[in-house]
Amino acid sequence: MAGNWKMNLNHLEAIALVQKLAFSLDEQTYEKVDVAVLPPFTDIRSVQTLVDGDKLNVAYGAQDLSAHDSGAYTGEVSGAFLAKLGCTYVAVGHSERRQYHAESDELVNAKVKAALRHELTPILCIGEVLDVRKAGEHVAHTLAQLDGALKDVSAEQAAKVVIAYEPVWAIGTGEVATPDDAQEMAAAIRSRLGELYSQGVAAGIRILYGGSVKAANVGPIMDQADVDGALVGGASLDADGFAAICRFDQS
Ligand SMILES: O=C(CO)COP(=O)(O)O
Repeated sequence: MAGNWKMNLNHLEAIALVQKLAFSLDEQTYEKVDVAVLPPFTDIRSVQTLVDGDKLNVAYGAQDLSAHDSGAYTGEVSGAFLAKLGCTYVAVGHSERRQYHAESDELVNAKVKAALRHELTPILCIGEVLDVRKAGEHVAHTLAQLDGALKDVSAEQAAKVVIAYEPVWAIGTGEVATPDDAQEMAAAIRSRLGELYSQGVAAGIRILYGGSVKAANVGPIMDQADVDGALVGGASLDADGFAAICRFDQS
């Protein structure tokens, strides 16, 4: 269960949220669920200090990284720096990056490789806009994004990637995909991973659903055979709400 905070919460607010979140989660939940937060870059050092100091069971990561490791790339953040800060995860190819920063499948592919180079787990985001779904092209479109993002990524590396299916029409709209929609795409993604790599690799890759997930709707989504978790935006900004999402099987 990963919380993508997007451009919300400064470093002081980050500390308060992670403290409260960790306090709200119990051993039973940690045994079943990997819990992660993806704060803005400027919060990560503070989150690291808190998580290390209090030995919290919450992993953390970033929302993006550079395709490059260092050099004259003003404003970019290297995967090497994120690894040094103890990040476990980094989101790659989020639809807001694709939409507002014109990130192509080629760039997303380079960023997946950059993350893997620095032993970060990429959370690779893919998914279709509403027009594509209305045209019935959502599976082909999303699988093409998957193929592009994983070009020249070996089976050994792919085994470390987390895939997040996030239909763009369900992000921040309150319009959650039905559990059947989530399962249809998660199954298609797993099947394509099986073709690209092997059934064994495909079975082990974690596939998340993202788009208007909250405590009230997470249960039936998590019941789907091929959905292993959720990438949560708005509802992860509230510690109690996100904790309830993380306890999906106990609520
Ligand atoms: O984009 C998302 C997570 O990356 C989903 O956002 P919401 O949960 O706010 O719809």
